[in-house]
Amino acid sequence: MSLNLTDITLTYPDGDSRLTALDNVTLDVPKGSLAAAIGPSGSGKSSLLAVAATLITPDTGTVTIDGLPTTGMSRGELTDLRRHKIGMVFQQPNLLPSLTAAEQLQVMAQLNGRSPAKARTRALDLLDAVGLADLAGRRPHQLSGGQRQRVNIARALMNKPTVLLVDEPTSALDHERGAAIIDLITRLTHQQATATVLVTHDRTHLTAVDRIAEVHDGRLLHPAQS
Ligand SMILES: Nc1ncnc2c1ncn2[C@@H]1O[C@H](COP(=O)(O)OP(=O)(O)OP(=O)(O)O)[C@@H](O)[C@H]1O
Repeated sequence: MSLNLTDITLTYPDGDSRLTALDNVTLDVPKGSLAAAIGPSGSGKSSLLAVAATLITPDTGTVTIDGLPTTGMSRGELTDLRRHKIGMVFQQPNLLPSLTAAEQLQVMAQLNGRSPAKARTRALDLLDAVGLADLAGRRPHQLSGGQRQRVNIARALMNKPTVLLVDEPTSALDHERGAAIIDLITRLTHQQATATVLVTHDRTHLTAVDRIAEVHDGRLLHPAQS
């Protein structure tokens, strides 16, 4: 299945009126495919990601994850859905300073009730997939910025999410490391069969992504095509 945003409109309070952050946005991202949402500051990219993550409820429209429409779900149901079906990668890795790379990942799976042994196996497999097999025992301060972001990406995949949402993952990295991170996210999207949305303001990295959706003033100018 996939991620489907259908006719999404989102407004925020703005003095006496309301500001339209997303204006009738429709975006379908199949499993195993990556849509890059690109646009200038304030165009609505973060709002799009927050709606897709079910962290903000839109004024109108439907978010469907893995075939499940989220409209009308209770807060508890949404928390459960996020925990099992959505992986998120933010600009800054926000790793726990006292945990090793493997432990950062294991914690995620154990919170979801997976056995420690299975969690360890998946953590080591994912660290291998992001090129950090040899650094599983390192703590965040013993890793470079790019390596920390790789741990962050592996952590988001721990619970085998349907949907992977990635917010400006290269903002703290130089060009070369940034390009490597986008390549990695593209490869993992195919390998782990996630429906991935990557938000960025920088199109220089976007040579290999499946589709580009341009966000301008809350509208998708070029809706992503298959
Ligand atoms: N909580 C809020 N309350 C009111 N207005 C908001 C709120 N969050 C965002 N906005 C406004 O909504 C619009 C879209 O913001 P959003 O953060 O989605 O843009 P963005 O494309 O992610 O920007 P950036 O690239 O700078 O992060 C902007 O005009 C912003 O000022």
